[in-house]
Amino acid sequence: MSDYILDVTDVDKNFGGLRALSDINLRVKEGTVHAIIGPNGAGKSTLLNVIVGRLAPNRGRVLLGNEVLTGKHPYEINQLGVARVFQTPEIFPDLSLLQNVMVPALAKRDGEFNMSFLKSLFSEREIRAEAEHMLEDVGLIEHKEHLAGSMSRGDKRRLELAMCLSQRPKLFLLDEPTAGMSRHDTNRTIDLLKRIKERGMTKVIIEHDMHVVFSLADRISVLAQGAIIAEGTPEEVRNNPKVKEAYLGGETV
Ligand SMILES: Nc1ncnc2c1ncn2[C@@H]1O[C@H](COP(=O)(O)OP(=O)(O)OP(=O)(O)O)[C@@H](O)[C@H]1O
Repeated sequence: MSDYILDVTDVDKNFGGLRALSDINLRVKEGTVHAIIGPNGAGKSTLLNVIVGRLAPNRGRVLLGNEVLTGKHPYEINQLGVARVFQTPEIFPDLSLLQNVMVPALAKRDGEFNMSFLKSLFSEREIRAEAEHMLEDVGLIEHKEHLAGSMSRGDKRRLELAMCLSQRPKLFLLDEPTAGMSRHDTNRTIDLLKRIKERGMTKVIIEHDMHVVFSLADRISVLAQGAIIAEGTPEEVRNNPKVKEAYLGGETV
């Protein structure tokens, strides 16, 4: 087996006459953090949507380890170990924080085990203890009985992180995890993501905030107009003239 957990090969995605992704090749090593950056409209979210099965590519293939993801439904890809946090947190506003974190773990248990005697091995009590552990990890344990809908935007995003972590994904995809956060909340989230990194969880992160990217990423791919124009370590990317050009008039790298 290759040491790449994610392997995207020759992917194209068209929306009518618009080619949103063109000949994308992306390999991510197990245990690393890989950032995807690029100007607005470059195709970053489209690429993530292709990986998680929300969009079917017109050409190309996506592998998770040796498993082909292309053609599978989003829930099947999730069951195989791919979790994702969205730009707008997808939480259950009318449930408590604790219940929110328990839902994906219960769904995973019920998806994996069809025999009731095995189900009982993974009791609700264990799932609750694990959920409390996750809430502690993201700094929300003291709010565990609060309704998720009543929390601040930054807290909702941390809650969504806890929901994804409770699934123990092989691959964790983060679409602008600090968007709309204050600098204080952004720094707390960076610390949290660094702690997750220490556990060896592979992450692909889309981010506009270069402070976040350079704090976390082992490697960076740069997308511009649907194509990868550069790939390398943060230092290599920072010094790449093509990258500077793609960002001209926009944010500086
Ligand atoms: N469902 C869709 N239908 C038609 N065009 C789309 C669709 N989704 C995205 N596009 C177009 O595809 C291109 C890439 O969009 P995408 O959202 O992937 O870019 P992005 O890099 O994530 O941008 P941003 O940083 O602004 O979120 C854009 O031109 C966008 O308008």
